Amino acid sequence: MLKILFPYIKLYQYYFLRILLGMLMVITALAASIFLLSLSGWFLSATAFVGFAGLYTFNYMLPAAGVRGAAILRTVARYFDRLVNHDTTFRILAFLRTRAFKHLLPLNAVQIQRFEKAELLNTFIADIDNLDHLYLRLFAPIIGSLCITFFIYFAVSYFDHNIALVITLFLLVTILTLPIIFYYAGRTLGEQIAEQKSLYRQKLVSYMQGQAELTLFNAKHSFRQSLTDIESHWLKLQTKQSTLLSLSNAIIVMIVGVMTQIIIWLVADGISNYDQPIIALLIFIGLSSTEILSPIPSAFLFLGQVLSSAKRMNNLLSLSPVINFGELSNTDNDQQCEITFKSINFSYPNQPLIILKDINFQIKNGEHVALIGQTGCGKSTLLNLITRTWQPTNGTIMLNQIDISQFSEPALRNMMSVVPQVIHIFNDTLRNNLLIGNQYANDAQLISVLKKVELDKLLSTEQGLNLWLGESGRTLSGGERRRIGIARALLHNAPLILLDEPTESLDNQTEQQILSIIKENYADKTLIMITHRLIHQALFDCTYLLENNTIKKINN
Ligand SMILES: Nc1ncnc2c1ncn2[C@@H]1O[C@H](COP(=O)(O)OP(=O)(O)OP(=O)(O)O)[C@@H](O)[C@H]1O
Repeated sequence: MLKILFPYIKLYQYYFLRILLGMLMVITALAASIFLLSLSGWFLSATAFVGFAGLYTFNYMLPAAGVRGAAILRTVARYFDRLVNHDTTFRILAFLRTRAFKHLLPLNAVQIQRFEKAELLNTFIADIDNLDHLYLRLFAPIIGSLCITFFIYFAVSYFDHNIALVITLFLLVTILTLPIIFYYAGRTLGEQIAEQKSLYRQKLVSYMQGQAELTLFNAKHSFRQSLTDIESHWLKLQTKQSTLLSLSNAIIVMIVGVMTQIIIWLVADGISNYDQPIIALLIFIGLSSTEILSPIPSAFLFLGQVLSSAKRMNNLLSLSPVINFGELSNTDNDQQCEITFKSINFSYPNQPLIILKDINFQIKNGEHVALIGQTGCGKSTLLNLITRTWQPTNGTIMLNQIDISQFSEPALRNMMSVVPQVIHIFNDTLRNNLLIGNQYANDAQLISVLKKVELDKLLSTEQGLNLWLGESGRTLSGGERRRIGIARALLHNAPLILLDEPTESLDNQTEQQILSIIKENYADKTLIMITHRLIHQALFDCTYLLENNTIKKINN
């Protein structure tokens, strides 16, 4: 168990001072609470016993001030306990999310394909959230209650050593045994709840995304029903967990009850010679132990959930990138780009089909190349080898006579602009959607690029560059989306541009416009464009045909 949780416990070293302060607040709040209850008990019984006779002799002020002081201290400590500990937890969670995301980015497509999209979403949201139990619900209450147990021992020993021993023994045995019992009682339930929660989230995402297909195949109702089934199973499991929680509270009340009975017996008349108010004080100390014990079993009840989330996170964090980038960050001629393919072979991992076989060709700097071939022959795959989305099975790709694997990732990204088949538009402003091409571009550059791709009509509204493009660029036509893709590539201004069918499914006029924008703006850059349309060949210096896993040059 510790092995699974260790990576997260290790993170606490970065927040040591905050955790220390948070623990201090937990201990202060608990101590103030016990002090308040026992002092109140003593005060009430002392005033009752002195009666009217003590009206002028009994000092009411001091204990009353003590009670008020303890109440204020408890409230303040509780407030800061919540503030500091929740703030620390949020910081740890934010750190974990950033770390998980940074870890995910360098993984290649095949490693990410292992996870369903919603599974990753679940890991980022629910699993990381579950890990907050670890500190807030587990470590903080356990450490707090152990410290207070020793504090009670020393405080009660001042009056009676036997009673101090009884209270300490009861508290320690409860703190050390109940968690184990409730961990085992709730482990499977916790795991099942985490599993159902993740399954529900995955199904819900599929349900939302697949509305069109589900409606088309008349499967909406049955899919919705399967979602409801998971939900009701999940609710049943949660009910069981709540029952266990109630049981743990009942056991705590019973333990404290038995302990209080023993204390009453020890301080009873004839066995001890205490004043009645002291008797009340000792009994109230015993009763107040409920406060220390009640969070303990519930913490362990949720441990199963925390563990299964931690396992999923560990699974993700244990993946190391298959494609490793080199150290090379700058070259003398990073404003030009010549590409050489040397004996490249490629098959997708775990797939029997050979996609590319012994590919050898060279594209000179500034050359414009059309790449043609039948559907599924491997054209996109070839571009993906240049971007290093995939790694050749063997052979070498060189950029400016340097092996592509020697470039650092930023250096490689700086050398090329890619316009994919599907342009992703983020639910954001026009400005932010363009800045993806070059985060340092100013508004004047963005406007000039929009003019180049003939999208300046988008600037005609009051919002200008702040125009909201909506979910997946709903407000844009197919042609406009492609133009945004080209605008991003223009802003990126790299010496190599890779275009994957940029005019696919566009009408003739838009297609011609887009092609002329590309030709005009990339006149001096190296360009590879995948196309199905042979009429485009005239626009290029040469054409390569990909056929039977190999490539051959066709003169235009
Ligand atoms: N991630 C993948 N895993 C396994 N096989 C894949 C993967 N991506 C593509 N393929 C297969 O590799 C082959 C080449 O695909 P690729 O997308 O490169 O073809 P293409 O020539 O670009 O096709 P199109 O013109 O239709 O875009 C196809 O048979 C395809 O099914």
